Amino acid sequence: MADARKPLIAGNWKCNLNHFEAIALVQKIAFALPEKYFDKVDVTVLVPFTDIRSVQTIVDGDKLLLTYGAQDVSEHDSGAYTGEISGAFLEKLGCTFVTIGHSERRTLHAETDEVVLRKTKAALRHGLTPIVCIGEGLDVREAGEHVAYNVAQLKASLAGLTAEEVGKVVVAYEPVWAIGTGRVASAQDAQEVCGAVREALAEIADPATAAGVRVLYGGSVNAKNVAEIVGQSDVDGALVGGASLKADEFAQLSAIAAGGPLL
Ligand SMILES: O=C[C@H](O)COP(=O)(O)O
Repeated sequence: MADARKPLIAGNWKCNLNHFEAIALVQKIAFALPEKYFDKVDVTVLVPFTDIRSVQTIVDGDKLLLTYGAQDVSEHDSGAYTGEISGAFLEKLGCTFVTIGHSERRTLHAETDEVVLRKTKAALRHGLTPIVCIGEGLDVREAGEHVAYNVAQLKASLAGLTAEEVGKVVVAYEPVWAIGTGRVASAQDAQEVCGAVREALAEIADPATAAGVRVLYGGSVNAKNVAEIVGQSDVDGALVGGASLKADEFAQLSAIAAGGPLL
């Protein structure tokens, strides 16, 4: 992790917690993670759409330093798109981040790189920071083609963005075989792909822009393994699934990413 890039810990709640449970978890995280840590780490929770208003109320009311966001956004701003959620709505609710192209969306909802690109543009139109997810399956990893696969996925997902737009994106590398499996990539595995991502960002935009983009690792991150992962030079934080649902563990791993465990 380079000094210029503040680490980001993003908790992806996935399809968990109703709005009552969301309030309770945010309050517990805020209680467990003292404000001083926020000088050195950005912490966000990516919650179900139905939780956003409740989380906003707690964050604003108690002036919490953590931010919140969504797990998906429509490529459309408004219109006859039943079930879709516009970036304009997320902006109005004070969201900061939105994940785009999570492997569960790519796999279960057939989201292609082209869809991911359109959603990324929609997020940027509304001042949201897209966390663009990429990652290879086990077959690609075992074939030794993971670097080329991720670089190709990244380039297709950001195709045609200006350097300024690329500079506003966060990239999350999540090997699909490490998600929810307890099988975490080694820190070296994470660095190999995150380093290649940064080189690709320099080609897509320019080296100065690439040097400022935060690249996260995701896949079975917890309080025990986060230090080694975020200690890699091109890994600037983590996209955390299961461990983000446990307030104490999420607070602890956020504190570790800030440079020191909770006392
Ligand atoms: O978005 C988060 C990832 O899918 C990782 O999930 P996990 O930490 O439960 O493996």
